[in-house]
This record gives sequence, structure tokens and C-alpha cells, in this order.
Amino acid sequence: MSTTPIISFRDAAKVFPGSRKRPEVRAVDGVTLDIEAGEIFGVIGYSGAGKSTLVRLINALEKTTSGSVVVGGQDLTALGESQLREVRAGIGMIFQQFNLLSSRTVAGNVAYPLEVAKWPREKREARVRELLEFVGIADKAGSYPSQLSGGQKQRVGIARALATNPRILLADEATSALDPETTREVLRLLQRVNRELGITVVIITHEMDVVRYACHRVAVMEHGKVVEVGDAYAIFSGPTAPVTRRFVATSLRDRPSAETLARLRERHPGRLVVVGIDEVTGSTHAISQVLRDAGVEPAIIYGGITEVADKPYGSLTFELTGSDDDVAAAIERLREVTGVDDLGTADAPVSAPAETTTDPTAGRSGPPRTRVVGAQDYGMLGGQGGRLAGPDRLVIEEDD
Ligand SMILES: Nc1ncnc2c1ncn2[C@@H]1O[C@H](COP(=O)(O)OP(=O)(O)OP(=O)(O)O)[C@@H](O)[C@H]1O
Repeated sequence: MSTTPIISFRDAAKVFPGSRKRPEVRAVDGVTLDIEAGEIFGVIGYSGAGKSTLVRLINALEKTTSGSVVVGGQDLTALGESQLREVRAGIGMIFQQFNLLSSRTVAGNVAYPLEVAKWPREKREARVRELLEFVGIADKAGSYPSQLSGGQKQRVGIARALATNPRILLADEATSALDPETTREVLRLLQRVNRELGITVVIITHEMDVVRYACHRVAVMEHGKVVEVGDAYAIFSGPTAPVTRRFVATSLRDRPSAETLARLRERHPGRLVVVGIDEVTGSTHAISQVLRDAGVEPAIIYGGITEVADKPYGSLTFELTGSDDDVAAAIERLREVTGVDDLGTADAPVSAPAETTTDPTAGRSGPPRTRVVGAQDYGMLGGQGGRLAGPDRLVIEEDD
């Protein structure tokens, strides 16, 4: 992957002015961020964090109040409307509600941007065929949107967004209205768009599972600011901002919550430890070996191992039974192999680390909103919906 930024924010801010009834809103508040050419970049945050506004600065559907946004080497703040149109032509966008034209067939929807760009009919028809093949719905060319499933509609949306060969594809909550299986199909298609066509993909989401499954890097937004940015794996394995910890906890659910831990202690009076499984540990081999050598009796009582950015990640909670000295020695040895949280025993408990006790829904704010935007959005509407359960996990749960 190249390391040339294709999108650069420098201290970018977007302030919506207030009125007598409403205070002003700093929707994007001093963001400095580089998105590299050729990556799949996630922007995650709870409702109202400023994700959509940030992304709408990329295609100049919104203008910065201060700071700059540079796309493909061009400073958008310095461009006139006709130049901005050219920049927008190099950016495709897909939406949560698909925004297809209901009176047109699938082929007609995909052809629409080509008609606007005045492609001749023959070239247009060949391009539409090629696109429908690529997204896997060539057999639906003559169907109308109302005859399609959500996943098929989003495939049409993707084909339409790719029609004029953009360098960047913006996906604004593009899977939020889809079930988990369809979500993964659409994310797989976006990965093909990225890999096979070399298109930079920016995914806005409020679901950490989407980041886990599809993104190379991710920025976490809160109150208009980017509070954390990095490789998806690094963010999962070492989240620093409290909001990031909440997101990671919602996605992995591998560590017992405070309530679960209380129940586990009732049933398991021995020493409880949470043992990290990561890229370095690779598997439970080293952990099993340490426990065998230490002569303690391990029982797995909670946990989950999944993949983040194609690498193993998760944790297992063990109850270790044996003499106090043997258990203490086992924990010391485990610490040499991986991260360990010692939760103590039912009689002498140690508090769980913050991320195991945080309410994952805390921090959500504001009702879903509806928004009507410019013609290049094909009548896009915002809003919330859909949940992703993340079914590709081995999860060992005693309760919850
Ligand atoms: N046109 C506008 N006028 C006034 N305030 C706005 C406008 N657009 C967005 N906002 C406000 O800016 C803040 C950020 O909104 P934005 O839609 O960017 O957040 P978001 O993270 O995308 O949330 P959601 O996932 O709910 O769409 C919110 O407080 C919102 O109410």
C-alpha cells in the first residue's frame, strides 16, 4: 500500500451557526488527519460525533469554516464551484438508505451518472453491463429497486458510485440498514473495490464490527474531534480513549462485564485471570504449556477469540485452581507470554479493568436525524438503524 495521503485535513472545522433558539454546533472541531491512497479507512463515532459532516467536507458538500481539506492534491477551500464539480466527479458515495431512483431499473440507476456525464449510449450500456457483473447482479438489470433485497440495492448503489471511475468511494453508514450476513457481503464487495480497482474507501460507521471486518485504519470521533487514530488492530488491542474502549467492548464482548464477573465469582471461587490472545500469543499453545508446567488446574469460564484485520484477537478468562504459590507462579509466567488481568478470588477480589465494566451504550446522544442534501447525493437521507452481531466469533459464554 502506498503512503501518499489522498485526503488531508489540517485543523479543519465546520461550525453550524446558532440562532436565538439554538446554540452553534462545532460539528467538526480542529481535525488534522491523513487518509492514504489505497486504504480502507474507517471513521467511527456515536450519533452526532461529526462523522457525516467530516465526510461531507471531503466531497465539498459542506465547506470548512476554518482550516483546510486537500483531496488529490487540491485544496478544496481554494476552488471555485466548477473545479469542485470536477473533484466531486472523482468521488463516489453510497448511503444507508441506498437512494436509488425508484422509477428507473437497476441498469437505469447505474446509467444515470453516465447520462449526466454525457457518455454516448453504446459506451454507457457496455459500462453498465461491466459494473453489474462486477457487483454480482447482472441478472437484475431489468428489475426495479422495489423488487430487490437491501443487499442487492446496495450493490446497485456501489455500481452507480463506481460508474464514472472515481478514485475515492465514501460509504456513509452503508451497511447500517442490513442484517449481519448481508453486511459482510457488502463489506467483502467494498474490499474488492479497494483491492481490485485500487479505490480508496472511507467507511463511516457506528459499528466497531464493521471496522474489525473491513478497515485497515480507523479514526474515532467524539464531539467533532478525532480522539484516536491508528491501525485497526492497534486500536482494538490497545484502545486509549474511553470512547474507543466502549466501542471495542461492544464489538468483542470477550471480557466479562462487572455483572457477569459477579456471577462468575459465585460459581467459581478460585483465582480468576483474563489472559489476552493476540498476534504475539498467536494461539493458546503457549498459555496451555505455562499452565501445565506450573501444575495448576485451569478451567476456561468465559471468553472469545476473533479476528481483527485478519489477525487473532480476544481473551479467555480462566479459573486457576491449585496451591496459592503455584497459582501466583503461574500468573507470573503467564505475564511473560501475554497480557494478564488478575481478578483475584471471590474472597479477595481485584477490580476488573475499566473497559470490562463500561456500559457500551453510554455516550450516545441525540435522536436520529433526517437530512436532505445536494443532487450529487441522489437525494440521500441520513438516520440510524441496523445492528451487527458479529457472528464470526468463537465465543464461550456462561451467561448474558
Ligand atoms: N446542517 C446542519 N445544521 C446544523 N447542525 C448540524 C447540521 N448538520 C449536522 N449538524 C450537527 O452537527 C453535529 C454532527 O452531526 P453529524 O451528522 O456530522 O454527526 P454523525 O456523527 O454523522 O451522526 P449520525 O451518525 O447521527 O449522522 C450534530 O450535533 C448535528 O446536529
